[in-house]
Amino acid sequence: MTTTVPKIYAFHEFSQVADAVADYVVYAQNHALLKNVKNDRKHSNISLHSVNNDDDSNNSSSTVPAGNLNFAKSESSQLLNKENNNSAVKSTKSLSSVSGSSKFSKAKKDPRFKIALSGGSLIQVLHEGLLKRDDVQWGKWDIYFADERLVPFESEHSNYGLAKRKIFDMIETEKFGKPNIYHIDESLIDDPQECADDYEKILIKGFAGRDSVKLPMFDLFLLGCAPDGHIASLFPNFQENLREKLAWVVPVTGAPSGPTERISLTIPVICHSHRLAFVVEGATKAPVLKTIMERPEKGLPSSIVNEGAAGRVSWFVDDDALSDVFVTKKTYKYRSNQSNELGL
Ligand SMILES: O=C1O[C@H](COP(=O)(O)O)[C@@H](O)[C@H](O)[C@H]1O
Repeated sequence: MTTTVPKIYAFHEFSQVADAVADYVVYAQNHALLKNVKNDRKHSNISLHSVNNDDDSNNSSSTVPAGNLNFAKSESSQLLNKENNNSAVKSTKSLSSVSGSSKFSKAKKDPRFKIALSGGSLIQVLHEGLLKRDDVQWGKWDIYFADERLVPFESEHSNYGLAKRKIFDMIETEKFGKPNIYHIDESLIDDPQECADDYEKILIKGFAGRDSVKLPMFDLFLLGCAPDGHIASLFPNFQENLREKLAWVVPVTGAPSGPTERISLTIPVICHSHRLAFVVEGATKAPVLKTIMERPEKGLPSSIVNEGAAGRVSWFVDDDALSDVFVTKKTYKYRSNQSNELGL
C-alpha cells in the first residue's frame, strides 16, 4: 500500500467541527445540484464548461473564473433558482411525476443530492451543524445509510432511529421540503443476509439510470470511525467484508462492539463516492487515529478508504482526537458561499 495523505481539518472544539462539516455538506449539496444543471445544459448544446467544478480547491477565484461569473449567474442561477423555488413547496414525489422525455430533462426538473450517512456520533454533529442553516435544500436530498445495526428503529442503537429523532423529525419541511430517506426494512432485522440483499435492491433502484449501475456514486459519503477502527459496520478483523468486491451491501454477524448483527455498504461503494468525509472527535479516538495516519500499512478500514478514494477524502477532527498524532493539519476555509456565488 502506498501512503496517501488525506486532507485533515483540525478544530479546537466540537461546535467548530459541527459548523465546518455542515458547511462542507452544503457545499457538496450545491455542487451536486449544479452538476445536474450542467448535464442538462450540455445536452441542450449550451456549454457550461467555463464553470470550474473542481471544488476541492480552497481558492474561490479558481472555482469560478472571473470572466465567466456573469454567465454562470445569468444562466445556471436562473435555472436553479427556479428549481429551488419549486422545492420549497413541492415534495419530491410531485416533482418526479412531472413528465420528461429524457433522463436529462428529468435531471433538470428533479436534481437530487445523494448522500450516505453513518450513525453514531456523526448524527449529533449534523444535528448541531445543519439544522440551524437556511441553505440546506432538504427537499432535494436522497438520504441512504452507510450501515445499520439490526435492531428495532425505536432502539437507541438504531442508526436510522437516531437520525430520525435527532435530524429528520426536526426539519422544517414546509420551508425546506422533505428528504427522501432510504432505510432498511425493519421487518428483516432477524435475517442479516436478507436485510442486506433487500437494502442493495433499494440502492440499485435509487441509482440505476444515474451514473454507472456498476457501482452507485454518492455525491457525499459521511463516515465516522470508532475507537476499534470500524467504519460504517466494516470491522478491522473482518477481512472477508473488507475484501468484498461485488456486493454493494454485506451482512455482518458477530460484530465485536455494539449490536452484533448489522449490514454495511462495502468498500467499493464507499470509495466510488464523489466526496468522502470522516468526522471524528474525542480523546478516545486518538490511538486509532495515530495508527490510521501514521501506519497506513496496517490496513485499517479508514486507511483502505484513504487510499482507495485518494484525493477525495477529507477528515474533520477535533484536537483531542489528534493528540499525539503526527500529521499535517489544514485550516478549513468556509466554502458553501462559493456556490452561492453561482446563484445556487
Ligand atoms: O457502530 C457504528 O460506529 C461507527 C462509529 O461511531 P462513532 O459513534 O464512534 O462515531 C459509526 O460510524 C457507524 O455508523 C455505527 O454503526
